[in-house]
Amino acid sequence: MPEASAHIIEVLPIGGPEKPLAYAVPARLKGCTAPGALVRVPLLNRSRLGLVCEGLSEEIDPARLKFVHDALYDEPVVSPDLLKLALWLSRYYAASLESVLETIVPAPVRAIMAPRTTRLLALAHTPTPEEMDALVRRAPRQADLVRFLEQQQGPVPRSLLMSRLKLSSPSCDALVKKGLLKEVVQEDAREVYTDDLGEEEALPTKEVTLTEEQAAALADIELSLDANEFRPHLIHGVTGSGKTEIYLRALERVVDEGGSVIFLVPEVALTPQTVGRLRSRLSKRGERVVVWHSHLSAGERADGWMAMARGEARVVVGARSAIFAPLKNLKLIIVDEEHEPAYKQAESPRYHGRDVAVYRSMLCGAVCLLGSATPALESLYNVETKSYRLNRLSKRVDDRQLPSVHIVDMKRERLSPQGAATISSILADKLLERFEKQEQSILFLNRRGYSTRMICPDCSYVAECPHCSVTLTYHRTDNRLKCHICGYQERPTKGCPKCGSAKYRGIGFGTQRIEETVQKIVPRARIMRLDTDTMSKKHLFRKILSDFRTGKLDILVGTQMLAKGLDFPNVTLVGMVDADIALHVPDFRAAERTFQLLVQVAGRAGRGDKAGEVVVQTFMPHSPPIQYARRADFEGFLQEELEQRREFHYPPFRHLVRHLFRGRNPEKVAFFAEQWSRQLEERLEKLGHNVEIRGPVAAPLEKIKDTYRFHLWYFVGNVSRILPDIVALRKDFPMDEDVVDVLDVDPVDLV
Ligand SMILES: Nc1ncnc2c1ncn2[C@@H]1O[C@H](COP(=O)(O)OP(=O)(O)OP(=O)(O)O)[C@@H](O)[C@H]1O
Ligand SMILES: [Zn+2]
Ligand SMILES: [Zn+2]
Repeated sequence: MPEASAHIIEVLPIGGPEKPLAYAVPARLKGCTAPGALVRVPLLNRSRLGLVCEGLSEEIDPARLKFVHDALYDEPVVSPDLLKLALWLSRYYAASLESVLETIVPAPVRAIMAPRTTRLLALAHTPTPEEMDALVRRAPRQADLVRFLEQQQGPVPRSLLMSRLKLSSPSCDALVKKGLLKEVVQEDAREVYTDDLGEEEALPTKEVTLTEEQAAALADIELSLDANEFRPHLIHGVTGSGKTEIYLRALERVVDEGGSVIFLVPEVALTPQTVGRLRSRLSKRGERVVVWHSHLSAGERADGWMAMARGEARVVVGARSAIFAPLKNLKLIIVDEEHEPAYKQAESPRYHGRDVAVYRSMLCGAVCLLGSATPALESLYNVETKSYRLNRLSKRVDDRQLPSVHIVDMKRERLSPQGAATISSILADKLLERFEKQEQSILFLNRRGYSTRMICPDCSYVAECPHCSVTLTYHRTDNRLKCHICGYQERPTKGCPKCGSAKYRGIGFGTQRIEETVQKIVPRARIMRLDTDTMSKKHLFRKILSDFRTGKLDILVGTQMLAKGLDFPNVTLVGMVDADIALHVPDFRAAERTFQLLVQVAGRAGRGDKAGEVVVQTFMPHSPPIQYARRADFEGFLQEELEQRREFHYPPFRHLVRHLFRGRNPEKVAFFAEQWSRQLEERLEKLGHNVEIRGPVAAPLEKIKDTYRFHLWYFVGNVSRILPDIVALRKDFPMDEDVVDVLDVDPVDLV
């Protein structure tokens, strides 16, 4: 029984009742239970993980308290700002505190209870030239390993070596037997190595002199850094204006002054160049960069995280979840390509990485840099309403010109001798011309596969997914019809499955078909396709990019993932094969996305000494986003689009909350959505809340994997003021157990 003088703490159990509970600390754990520490506590006859939080809310009788079982680490690992961030996140995004804490403290960190042992390998001695020769001849992979270890400072975990260098366990053993390597077994090997094994291309960094605009932006950012307080900056700079250079300079300065930095990119695998530049700058300073992405092993994840929590690493670069990095003395958060929808998490907690970045900067008093050539309307609006500082870069570095843009009206092209052309004659001519001049081209099409659908002209049968409300896409490479939503596949039948007609065929085109067509136009060109079908092979993806960079390829055909921040100086032609795809998506951001995509895609051309050209194929040449993008008229687009949004109460003027109901029985789902919406409307009115409710209606993607989906939209002025009431009402609403509902605040996925 704890004594009255016993040390008492408050613990937030993960997966518990979502409020802090008091526990007594046994003498042996004193000093390990400061706020932010991870502990195990008894709760409902189970031992649960919990987070120690600050302060006691009420008077507690120590005699009734249970003891903390154990502490996971001997120091607090979750900083006070992260704890506050967790509470805010859970409230703002209507997510359980459990899911938030599980996001903030990654699984391998939560799991460590005992010191782990790790097997490491190190060179036993420096190999003699004879030994190396013999190895190179008989076992070239083993020779690679020896060379690799020669470049490392010390022992490296065996598992890591095997995965990075593609070695089997017997080949490691063989080297140990030969006496070339020695094995070291280490308890708690965290300190022994950095994961800086140079996976990204090491990019030579040339010293550059900042342009006038870059210098002015950096000076402004430095003022904010000097002020040492929360200040968001929006860096709106045209493609190739040198935004990354500004991020890196600000980052170097903060690191030199002992602060830490989070650098967010939409996806690490797609931004090897940025990561490479960052690494080569910081390794000169002997700084460790933690690279945070989804392919990390549990060990790497725990190591990187603990290095940050202990203050051994001060810089992290990563995708959205890196925003929860447990860095100390956080002074700067950078969000590159801040308009990217990839920053929004699709599962609970459904947070937006950029918005969390701004909030965390506020909690830490840090400077926040949001950068883009095509900022989100929300961010531009915040410049006016929340006084973000705006730094404009209107020119490309080295006085390079922005590319010239040709719009091709595909309605006319259809009549050309080429028939139902996928590639217009203008684009075909330009592709040939580039090939002859030994310059490179990129073609974008945001649709993978070969043809988009199989139809029968006789009975109008269309091949659809049996589980989803979408048509199947034909993939020629493996002769399959595939569902891009659920992955269902089938072999196409010869004739129409309904009437047997032999005219059953594929129409429309995806990246596979474009690749084939372009090969016919430029037969001698070396062409590669880059889309999620090739992406699944990670090394192939890297190889294609590096082959393209070194000139081993002439033309790349890819989906829009290619558009993210790639910098290839020899690319002088970019083609948008079908600019209309994003326009047809049922999304109030359709125009914004189309505009952003066109500008970003065009931005890949003419980044070297030679001028660039862009060809945009469209059936809607006069639609505003296409016209504004052609003239690179950002202001014009912004004004027109904002007017529309204001009129229809869309963001940035209101926040949207999407309330999705789903279940196997469509009538039931619709019924409960209807019931709920009636009740909600009535109650919100009584509470005096001003919320506009639209729906329920069937979602544009009505069926996914045999599940039917209906949704409601709430148009909300202030999320934090209204959402808690909606969540509370929802708790009291008797829902059928076959129906699941999901609240998504500030959604980016509307289908
Ligand atoms: N002041 C400078 N002088 C010369 N070259 C520069 C300068 N600043 C940046 N560069 C180079 O110009 C290229 C484009 O710069 P950077 O990638 O930073 O642009 P960006 O604005 O981030 O581009 P995007 O938004 O299109 O990805 C890079 O190769 C970079 O090394
Ligand atoms: Zn038919
Ligand atoms: Zn499907």
